[in-house]
Amino acid sequence: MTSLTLEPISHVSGTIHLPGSKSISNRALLLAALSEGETELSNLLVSDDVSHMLEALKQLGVNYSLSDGGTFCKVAGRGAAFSTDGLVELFLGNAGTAMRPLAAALALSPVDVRLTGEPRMEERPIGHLLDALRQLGADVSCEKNEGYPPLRIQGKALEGGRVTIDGSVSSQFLTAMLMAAPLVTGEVVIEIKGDLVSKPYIDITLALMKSFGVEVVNDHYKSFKIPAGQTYRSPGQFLVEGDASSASYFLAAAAIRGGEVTVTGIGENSLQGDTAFAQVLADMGAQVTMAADHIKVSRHGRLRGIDQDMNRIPDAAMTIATTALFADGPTTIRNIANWRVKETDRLAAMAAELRKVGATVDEGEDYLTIEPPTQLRHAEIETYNDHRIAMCFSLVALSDTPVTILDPGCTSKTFPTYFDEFARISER
Ligand SMILES: O=C(O)C1=C[C@@H](OP(=O)(O)O)[C@@H](O)[C@H](O)C1
Ligand SMILES: C=C(OP(=O)(O)O)C(=O)O
Repeated sequence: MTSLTLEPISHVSGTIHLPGSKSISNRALLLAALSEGETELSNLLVSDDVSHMLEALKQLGVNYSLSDGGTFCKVAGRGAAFSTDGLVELFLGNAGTAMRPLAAALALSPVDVRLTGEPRMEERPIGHLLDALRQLGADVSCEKNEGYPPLRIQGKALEGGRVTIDGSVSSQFLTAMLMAAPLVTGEVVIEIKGDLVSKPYIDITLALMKSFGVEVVNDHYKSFKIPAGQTYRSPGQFLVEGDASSASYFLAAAAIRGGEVTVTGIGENSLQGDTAFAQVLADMGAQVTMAADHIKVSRHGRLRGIDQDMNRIPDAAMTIATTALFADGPTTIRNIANWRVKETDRLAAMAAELRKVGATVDEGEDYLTIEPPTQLRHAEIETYNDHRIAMCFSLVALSDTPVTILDPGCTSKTFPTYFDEFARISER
């Protein structure tokens, strides 16, 4: 296995132009494919998760042209549901933002498909989404274990109606139902059962649907109505904003080391909930400036530990877990039970790796408390094929201790050039 040792970094400063958001890239590609008209997408993310969506759309007969660098894509919208001629197999890696939305859109299209993924994808639940699709009359079956991929979908046009969906494990199931709803002939009403997790991602979904011409009536995140007779329409051009989760590592570096770091491509009006990460750094004692097109972080005093519910920022919250190594006092990250069903069991994995560098960690069912050590230890960080573990543990080098990241290439899921960009703001 390859590894990367980061030597101690004494200073950080600079500006990072963020790659496009994963969440927005994959939503925009799917909606552009379903739309009437041609869409020009710019600042598209170039990463494994987006490649899986692009490849799947190609196999479904969607015509598009991608620029050499892969950040610009012209999509010829179908103006209709998908269709296939015989069985088509789509491999979706470990991309939740491809598997869940495509499963729903294909279940409501006249297709015969198999959706497969990496071994970890077969352990990531999708049952709540399948329950909701089956209430509409969809024909979706699990080939190995009930409630998990791989899936066989014999899709068909459906009428719509009222469905209940459990929102307590992943918001991506609701996102998938919302985005697929305009494919049915009648009205769809989706009622939420259980506490809806990762809520800000639903705002991204609703904003994207609106950009592509579909209105949703949101009754306080308890029920959503998608009135009948709406079709997706291309906005013509669509700019993907920078990835706010990817921004978290650079902003945290400035908070830890005290140099000034700016990220561009996101700002105070961004669609992504993960921009709230900057506020968490401010709560820990960092100085944060939010402008329309950038976020800037520096620090003058010391960082202090915090105790917060981070359900709204599940991805960026992992960056707080390693930032906590540099704060005075313990930090508790609460309401993150669904970390266990992501790229790996992130609660167990983060606890294990934080202990290796010397922290005292209490791993609860749905929380993590991190007490920083007086002296960090050099450790080999196991990354469990989880891009965010690799990225958030790079921050350990912002000390007098090196850190070794095993399998650093796993950042390709969302940020293939992460370590090059991190080196650009680092001075030794
Ligand atoms: O809708 C999205 O784009 C995402 C939703 C979140 O997942 P959950 O809703 O499963 O928490 C997040 O962790 C994931 O990286 C992207
Ligand atoms: C949870 C994540 O990914 P996915 O979209 O596959 O759920 C993530 O990127 O942290």
